Order: sequence, then C-alpha cells, then structure tokens
Amino acid sequence: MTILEVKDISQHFSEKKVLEHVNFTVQKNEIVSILGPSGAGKSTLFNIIAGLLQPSSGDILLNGQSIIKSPGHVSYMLQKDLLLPYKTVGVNVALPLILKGVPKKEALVQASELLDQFGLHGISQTYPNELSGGMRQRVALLRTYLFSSELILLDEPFSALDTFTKDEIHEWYLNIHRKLNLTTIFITHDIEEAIKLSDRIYILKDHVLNEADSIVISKEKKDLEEFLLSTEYLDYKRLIMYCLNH
Ligand SMILES: Nc1ncnc2c1ncn2[C@@H]1O[C@H](COP(=O)(O)OP(=O)(O)OP(=O)(O)O)[C@@H](O)[C@H]1O
Repeated sequence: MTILEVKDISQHFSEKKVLEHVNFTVQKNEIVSILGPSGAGKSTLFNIIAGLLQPSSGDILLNGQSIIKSPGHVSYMLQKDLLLPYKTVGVNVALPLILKGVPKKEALVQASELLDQFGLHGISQTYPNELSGGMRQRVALLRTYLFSSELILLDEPFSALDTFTKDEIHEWYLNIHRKLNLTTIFITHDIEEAIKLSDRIYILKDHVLNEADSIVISKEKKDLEEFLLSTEYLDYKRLIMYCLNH
C-alpha cells in the first residue's frame, strides 16, 4: 500500500536548479533510504515532504491527500537530537503527547512504557546530558515516533555516532521499526548503513531521482552479521558505488 507519492517535484532557488522532476513512492512499512552526494538536494527534498518548503512545482501526496506547505503530517528528525536539556528524558519523550493534549501524568506513563519496551529502562527521571550519544538518539527517535506514527523522516540520524554505537542502534531501529509498524525515509551518506537498513534505496544525483532507478535490497534481515559478510552485500555496495559515480 502506497503511503507517500512524490510527484514530479522540482525546486529552484532563483537561478539555481536543485531538484528536477523527482518522482517516487514509499510503501507502508518500508524503510527507504535516499543516498546522494553532498549538496544534491536531499535536505531540500525532506523540507518539501515535511511541508516546510513550497516546491517550485509538483505535489506530495500522503495517503492520497496533498500535504504541500502543510507541516505536521509527518515526523521529522534531524541529525542533532534537539532534546530539551532542562527537561527530564520522560518529559522529552512525552512532549508530542502533551502537545496533542494528553494530560501530562498520562503522557509520562506512556513515555515511560515506551522507553521500557525498547530497552531504555529507568532513565525517565534522568536528564539528556547524563546520557551517551547513542542513548540520546534513541530517546529522540522514540519522541519522533510519538509525533506521528504514519511516516518518519530521518535526516542522517546516526552520522555523529561511532561505528560500534551505530551498529547497535541500527539493530535497535530495525527492531522498533518492525514492532511499531513504522514507515521510514532515511537520508544518509553512508552506503553500508543504507544497505543494512533499507528495503529500497533511491539515489539522488544531478537533481534527479526516479522510482524506476530504485535499488531493491532483498535480504533476510534475520542474521544481519551474516548478511554483511556475504558476497550479495558486496554486490549491492558495488552497484550503488557505480550508480553514484556514473
Ligand atoms: N533556501 C535556500 N536558498 C538557496 N539555496 C539553497 C537553499 N536551501 C538549499 N539551497 C542549496 O540547495 C543545494 C542543496 O542543498 P541541500 O541541503 O538540500 O543538499 P543535501 O543533499 O542535503 O546536502 P548535504 O548532504 O551536504 O546535507 C545546495 O547547493 C544549497 O546551497
């Protein structure tokens, strides 16, 4: 089932052409990555999907309804976690519920349950600066989920983390994605991360991105470690590097 349709989006800033006839879809429960060189227009595309930027032309449909220049329909998380430092982790996670009008006490109970469910026991009463980078990102991801569960946009959420923490958080995210039935679009520069996490990869290059050029990653995600050592994985990597360079 198609959740998101990006229809013929073009974006020019004065004379500068950034996106030109971008067309793709995202299906329910997919993880889709958008890979592309620096300055290709990935964040611009996310800002358009998030309703923060009006494109020069084209349309964005969420479940068939246009969401052009209409923020609040999708959840959007940037590289920096933007947790409120003077609020506890529990309040930070509960914030979307409180903003939706859920009474604070009830919101805190729900936030605490969500933290417990996803391996973050006993940190509700702590403050963000008491947590490691990886833990902060997990807290921020759970908060992003509570903003709206339909579609989550993640702009390089793991790029500041070290390899070891990244590996752990990838496994963790795949788990919550599955359990919470999420649909996610990732922006990343990291080819390995894209192969590991995605069902499909789109490459944004020379202002263009087309549904027909998506790379489908068919893998048994049951054993991620085995997959990362397989020739199949290397073949995907080679293919993506070729697409980025030609
Ligand atoms: N508001 C704006 N006005 C003018 N130019 C802009 C504006 N926003 C983005 N750009 C330009 O559009 C191009 C694409 O920027 P964007 O941030 O979308 O790329 P990106 O692929 O996300 O890059 P990176 O991977 O480095 O974050 C850049 O050349 C940038 O300078």
